[in-house]
Amino acid sequence: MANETPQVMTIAGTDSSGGAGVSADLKTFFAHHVYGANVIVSVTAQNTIGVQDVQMVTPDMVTQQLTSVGNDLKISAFKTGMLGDAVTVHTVAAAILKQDFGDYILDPVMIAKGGARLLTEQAIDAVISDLLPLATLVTPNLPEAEVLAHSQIKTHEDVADVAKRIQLLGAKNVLLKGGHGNEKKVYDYVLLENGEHFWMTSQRVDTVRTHGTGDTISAAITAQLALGETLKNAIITAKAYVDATIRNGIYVGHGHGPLNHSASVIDSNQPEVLDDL
Ligand SMILES: Nc1ncnc2c1ncn2[C@@H]1O[C@H](COP(=O)(O)OP(=O)(O)OP(=O)(O)O)[C@@H](O)[C@H]1O
Ligand SMILES: Cc1ncc(CO)c(N)n1
Repeated sequence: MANETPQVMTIAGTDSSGGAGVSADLKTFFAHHVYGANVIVSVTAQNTIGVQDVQMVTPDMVTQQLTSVGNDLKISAFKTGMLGDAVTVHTVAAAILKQDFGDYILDPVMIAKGGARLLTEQAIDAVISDLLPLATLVTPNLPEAEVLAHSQIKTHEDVADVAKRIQLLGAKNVLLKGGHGNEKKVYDYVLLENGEHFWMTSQRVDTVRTHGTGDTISAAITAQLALGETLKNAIITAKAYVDATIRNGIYVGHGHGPLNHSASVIDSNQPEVLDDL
């Protein structure tokens, strides 16, 4: 088919308040002018204050959704977000091994901003064994990176060291997100397959309205890859987009409010990109 529209997919959970999970992914895909498919693995009763309930979708239904998408759409990049439990991780891994969905961005979602667990303890090993080796890029935040690497992060050197350890677990490329830091700037670190590494820094926006930042940056990278960007450019442009969605904040809910996904991708500030700090 000539000039087929770039098509991407998210495999994740829903957020009833519309700010995180599949909602954040689809809004991000839309903002990047790519077509987004969604495979739902869990339904959460959630708002900006916290997660009130979770219901997992059956493994058969997860497999069926992936087969339905694979049999019809031409997905060139996809991401996984909240996967919930080990059975779901195994199910997703088996399905994505069987079908070619292109570049895979693994967002190892573990805990929601309000503190609720979104991945069981047992599922962490399954993510490492089944999914990390399949991923083009893994995008842990600081606490997730500590869990994956079994190592604490206190300094910028620790960040680089932990990223290397995660790469040694089988991940080709690593984006270690710095949103959970406490400095005046946010520092995200990238380690690429060929050994190239760099920092992306931007001013930390003083706001609690950061629900779904991680989902948004991984979805934006997925979209940029489907649009033909190199991985490095996709990561830098995605960082600029998430920054714009935070800076141009909207006022919704009483807790960790959602982002402004209609913020312009083009007008966004580029992060400072540095080889070393
Ligand atoms: N207050 C902030 N100001 C500016 N940038 C931020 C802020 N918080 C997060 N970011 C950026 O947002 C992106 C996501 O980082 P973060 O570490 O918050 O991910 P996350 O914890 O996975 O998010 P979530 O769990 O809410 O989806 C990173 O690029 C980070 O630099
Ligand atoms: C469903 C879902 N996925 C991911 C996150 C993390 O932002 C969340 N809070 N909820």
